[in-house]
Amino acid sequence: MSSDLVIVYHRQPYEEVEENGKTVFREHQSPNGIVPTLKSFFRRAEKGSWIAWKQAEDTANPGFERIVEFDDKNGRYSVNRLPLTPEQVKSFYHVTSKEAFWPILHSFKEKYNYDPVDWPVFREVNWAFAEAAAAEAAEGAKVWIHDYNLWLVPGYLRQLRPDVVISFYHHTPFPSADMFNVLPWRKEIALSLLACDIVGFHIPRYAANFVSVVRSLADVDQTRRETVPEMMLSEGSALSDRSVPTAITFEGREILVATSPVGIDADYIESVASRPETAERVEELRKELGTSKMVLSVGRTDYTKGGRDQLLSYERLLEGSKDLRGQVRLMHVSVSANRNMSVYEDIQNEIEQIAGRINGRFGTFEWQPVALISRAIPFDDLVAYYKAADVAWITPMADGMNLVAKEFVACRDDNDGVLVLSEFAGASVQLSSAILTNPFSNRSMDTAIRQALDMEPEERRQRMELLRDNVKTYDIRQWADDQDLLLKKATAIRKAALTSA
Ligand SMILES: Nc1ncnc2c1ncn2[C@@H]1O[C@H](COP(=O)(O)OP(=O)(O)O)[C@@H](O)[C@H]1O
Ligand SMILES: O=P(O)(O)OC[C@@H](CO)O[C@H]1O[C@H](CO)[C@@H](O)[C@H](O)[C@H]1O
Repeated sequence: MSSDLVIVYHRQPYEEVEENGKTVFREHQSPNGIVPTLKSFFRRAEKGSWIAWKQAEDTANPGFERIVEFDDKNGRYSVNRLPLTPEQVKSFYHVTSKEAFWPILHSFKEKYNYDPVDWPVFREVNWAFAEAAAAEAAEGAKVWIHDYNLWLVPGYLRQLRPDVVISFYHHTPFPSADMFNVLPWRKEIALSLLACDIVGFHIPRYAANFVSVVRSLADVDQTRRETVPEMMLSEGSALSDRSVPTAITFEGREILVATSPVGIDADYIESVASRPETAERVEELRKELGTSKMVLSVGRTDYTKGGRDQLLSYERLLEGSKDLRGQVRLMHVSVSANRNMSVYEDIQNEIEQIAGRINGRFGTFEWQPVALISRAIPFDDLVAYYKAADVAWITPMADGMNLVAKEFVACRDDNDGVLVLSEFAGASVQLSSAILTNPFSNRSMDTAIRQALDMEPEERRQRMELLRDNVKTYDIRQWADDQDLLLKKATAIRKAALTSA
C-alpha cells in the first residue's frame, strides 16, 4: 500500500518479449495509443502502480514475477500482473467483453451474444483487479480505471477502500439507455459506476447517454449542465450535442461526469513527418503512384470499423467512374487485433474476398485497385503513408474516438490531403472540416469519396488548416492536463463525501 496513483487497465503497459532466454519489456509499437500517455501520468505521482492481467496456466504458480518495478522516463512505478488462466481470459475478455459488451457499446444489437457469458467469472476477475488496486493504493490515493472490461471494479474497490478517489474513463462509445439496458447485468454495472467520484468520456453525447442509463436504473439527479465549446460542435456529425451534463448526485454524493476527448502527441508525429527519411519515403511512394491518386484506410479488423462497407463503396466507385480506373489506388490496412475470435475471422475473410473481387474485376497487370495490408506497420512507415495519401478514408460504423484520423491530420504539415470521416466516429464532433459521411448510406459514402478525389487545392488547404488547428489544440497534453485537473477536483469531492458520511 504505497502508490498515490494506481492505473487499472486490462493491458500491460509494454510489450513483453523473450530475447536470448531473457524477458525484455519494450515500448508499444504505436506511440500514440493510450498506454504511453497513461504511463506519462506517473511523472506527476510520487509513486505509481499499474494493474493488468497476464495469462498463466497455473495461477498459484504463474511462472512469472507478479510485480515488476520500473524507474524510467515515466518515473517510479510498479506493474502488478494478475495471473489469469486461459479459460478466464477467454471468458472475461473474448466472450463477455468482446462478444457481449462490445456490440452493445457500438449499438450493434444484432451482434450481441449473451448465452456464452459466464458472469461469475467476469465478477471474479474484476474482484481480483479491485483487490490488487486496494492493496497498492496509499491512503487517499487516486485510482484511475479504464474501459468496459473493468466495469465492476469501482463498486468492489469502494467496498474495500472508502478513502480512495475513483475515476473511470471510457475509451469506447457509451450507448443510450435503450441500447445499454439490453445487458442483463445493467443495474450491477450502473451501481458500480455510481461508486466513482468521476466518470469520463470522449464526447458530450456519451456523457449524456451515461446519465440517461443511470437515471433509468437508480435515483440519480442531474445537477449541472454546460454549453459545449465551439471546437466540439459539428453540424455534420450525428454525435454532436450543444450542451453536456457535468455532474450528477446519487445517495447525497456528487459524481463528476467528465467529457475530455483523447488526443494524440501531435508534436511528436509532426516531428516524424518532417524527417528527411520520411520525405524520401514519400517521394518513392509518389513516384510509384505516378499520376494516380492514393486513398488510405487504416484500422483494426472489426465490424465496427466499416471495412466491408468501404470496399463495397470503392467497388461502386470503379463501376460508375471509368475515368478513375487506373487512376486511383486504395491502400486498405486492416489488421486483426482480436485473434481466435470467429466474428473477427469472418470479417477478415469477407474483406479479403471483396478486395480480391475488386482486383479481379478492374485490375490489370499494371494496376491493382486495392492493396490490402493485414499486418502491423511500423509507425514511421505509417507516417509516410499518411503524408503520401491524397485522401484518408476513415469510415467506422461506430468508434469511440478514432486516433487514426487525428494522426493523418497531424502528419499533413503540407496543409494538403483530404480527410473523409464517418459522422459516427467520436472524432467527427471535433473534425468538422473533414468531409463527414454516413457509412450506413451508400449515396453518402459514394458522394463523399468522389468529392474528396475531385477537391481543388485551395479547399483542401482551407479544410486541412482547420483540422490541424483542432488536432493540435486538443492534443494528448491537453487531455492529460484535463485529467489531472479532474482528478484534483474529485479528490476534494471524495474528502467531502468522507466527512459527511
Ligand atoms: N496496421 C497497423 N499497424 C500499426 N499501427 C496501427 C495499425 N492499425 C492501426 N494502428 C494504430 O492503432 C491505433 C488505432 O487507434 P484508434 O484509431 O483510436 O482505434 P482503436 O483504438 O479502436 O484500435 C492508432 O494509433 C494507429 O496508428
Ligand atoms: O480491444 P481493445 O482494448 O484493443 O479496443 C481498443 C479500444 C480500447 O477501448 O480503442 C478505443 O480507445 C481508443 C483511444 O481512446 C479510441 O480512439 C477508439 O475509438 C476506441 O475503440
